Amino acid sequence: MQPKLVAVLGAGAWGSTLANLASATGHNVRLWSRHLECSLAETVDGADIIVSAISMKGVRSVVEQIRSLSFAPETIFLTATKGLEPTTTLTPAQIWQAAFPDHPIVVLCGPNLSKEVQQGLPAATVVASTDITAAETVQMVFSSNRFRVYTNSDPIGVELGGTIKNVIAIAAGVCDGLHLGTNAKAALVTRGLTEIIRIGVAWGAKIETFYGLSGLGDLLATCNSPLSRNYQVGYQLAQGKNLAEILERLEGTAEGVNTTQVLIAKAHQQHISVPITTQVYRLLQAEITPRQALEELMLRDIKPEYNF
Ligand SMILES: NC(=O)C1=CN([C@@H]2O[C@H](COP(=O)(O)OP(=O)(O)OC[C@H]3O[C@@H](n4cnc5c(N)ncnc54)[C@H](O)[C@@H]3O)[C@@H](O)[C@H]2O)C=CC1
Ligand SMILES: O=C(CO)COP(=O)(O)O
Repeated sequence: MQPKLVAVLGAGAWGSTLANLASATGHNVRLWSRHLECSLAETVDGADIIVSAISMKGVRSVVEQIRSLSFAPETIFLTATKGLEPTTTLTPAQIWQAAFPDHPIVVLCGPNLSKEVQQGLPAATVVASTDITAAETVQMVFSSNRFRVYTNSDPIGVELGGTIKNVIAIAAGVCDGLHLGTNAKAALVTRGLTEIIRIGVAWGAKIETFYGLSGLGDLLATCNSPLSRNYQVGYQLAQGKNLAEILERLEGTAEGVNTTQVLIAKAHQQHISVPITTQVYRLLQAEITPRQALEELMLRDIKPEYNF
């Protein structure tokens, strides 16, 4: 494959890591951050692949800044953000697709704690698009003997798996912070997956996608690692710290905090049952303590085990 020109927008933990991965496989990489001198227009000029690793709160403004520029029709937009836009409830890929309707949009999601990937530890991920040729191009650019990239044709499923698991990761942090044990954690993660599937399928994703790397895979990584910022938020809430204090000291972005709010609003509108997300929401709002959240989950009506 000829070296591609890859423009990475967002030089935070994940953008820098993705830039290093593409550079390590021999591609030409430009990295943009709003804090650096380089202009956004110059960064994306002539790029074959434009990678967005901007946190959710900045996606719309970056899209608006580049939507009037002209791009070759084959330019691929790759989004790696895991979040939902509060005002519209759109996913990042849906925002990029609406701005660039004639371009291939690819989603990258998986169990990819950036610190481990930066250290060169082995990892795998998924690139998903309705344009499978574009997904295969991205696969070629990022694949290496340390980073195994799979393609998938269900972008909404891949994106929602990576996004909604952040809410369950907060709950998992609470579970560990309260020292509730391995049985409790297994129950939480399993019922968390059921909740992710229930929401995801209602929003148009394929059920089987959630059993893959971007669903179960990312859920296991973030619910079990202190490297996960979302897990850290939950863990520290369980230790009695308040949310503002936690977020002020947190290194990077915990998207699950915003995602919880958006999910609650949308799930209520659509009458989707989201018991774990509801308790995470009430905890983040400081309406209940971690122990009360646990009680609420344990004392729900008993029922058959529906797995979606
Ligand atoms: N760090 C990780 O392990 C992984 C993170 N992600 C996702 O990638 C996204 C970014 O995460 P991190 O790099 O960890 O966060 P970060 O906080 O380290 O970096 C966020 C980046 O977004 C930029 N940004 C924020 N608001 C902006 C605005 N209004 N305009 C322009 N740029 C803006 C920041 O300047 C920074 O470059 C998140 O959605 C996260 O869920 C996905 C996989 C792994
Ligand atoms: O999404 C991630 C790993 O796949 C990173 O998780 P956090 O955003 O919780 O750190």
